[in-house]
Amino acid sequence: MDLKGKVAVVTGGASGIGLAAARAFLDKGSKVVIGDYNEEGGKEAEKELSGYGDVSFVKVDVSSEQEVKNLIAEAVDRYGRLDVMFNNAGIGIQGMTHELSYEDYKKVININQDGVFFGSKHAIPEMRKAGGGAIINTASILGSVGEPTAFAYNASKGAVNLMTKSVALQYAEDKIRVNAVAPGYVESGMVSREALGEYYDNLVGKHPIGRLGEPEEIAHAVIFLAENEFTTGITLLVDGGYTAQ
Ligand SMILES: NC(=O)C1=CN([C@@H]2O[C@H](COP(=O)(O)OP(=O)(O)OC[C@H]3O[C@@H](n4cnc5c(N)ncnc54)[C@H](O)[C@@H]3O)[C@@H](O)[C@H]2O)C=CC1
Ligand SMILES: CC(=O)C(C)=O
Repeated sequence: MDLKGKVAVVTGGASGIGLAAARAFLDKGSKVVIGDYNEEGGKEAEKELSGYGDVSFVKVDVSSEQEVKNLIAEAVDRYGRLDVMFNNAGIGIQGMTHELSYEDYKKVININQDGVFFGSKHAIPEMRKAGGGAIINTASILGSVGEPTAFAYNASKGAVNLMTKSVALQYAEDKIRVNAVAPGYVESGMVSREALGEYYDNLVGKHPIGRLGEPEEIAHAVIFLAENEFTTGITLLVDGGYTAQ
């Protein structure tokens, strides 16, 4: 798919992987709507990226179906169509399972998993009208590899992998392709030396390539998944060799 002139919605676009992806879509000539629940960060991103193309910010909590529906309606109102939906917003809450509250468990599932459901559900009718499109979901290496203390996160990202395949199969004949990207650990709002202290070096050691990923490296894969018209139903690992071990 030629992304020039196309319309892409990027959730979690105020920071990290989403911000890099928004920039990458603008570089391809797409119009971009950033959805994020961080209003200040979203407005900053809109300002920062406005030099690269047509971009606007909409405040959204992806765990609310109504808000995701509004986000997509707003994008279509502004730009007339929807071609790419990048369901990327996500959070992690650490904790051993026997200590994890049901509230925290539900919060992770609501954002990381339900957010993908809502983003897909409400993007599909618009993509059908546009004659096709690409849905891309952010999964994780932790969708296929267990991590102690990441019970809810593991569950949500494992679900994203299979939701991706299910939706891909359902809408292939509508020319809607559905793929996921599964990053290894990537420098971002979630992962930084400041936030992780000594554990940061431990994480570096788990990536054979000898460093953590950069958000732009994940954005590059997202663009591939948006453009490549023979790719659907996959989870593309971009993980510095983490899962090869
Ligand atoms: N950084 C990493 O090492 C990895 C991250 N991921 C996934 O990548 C995605 C992006 O995360 P990063 O860029 O790393 O982190 P980040 O923290 O820099 O960005 C996440 C963005 O999502 C937004 N967000 C969170 N909850 C939201 C909600 N309910 N509604 C709307 N926006 C919300 C945040 O405000 C933030 O702007 C997430 O799905 C995360 O699980 C996956 C693998 C590795
Ligand atoms: C840190 C993180 O969010 C991963 C690896 O999914």
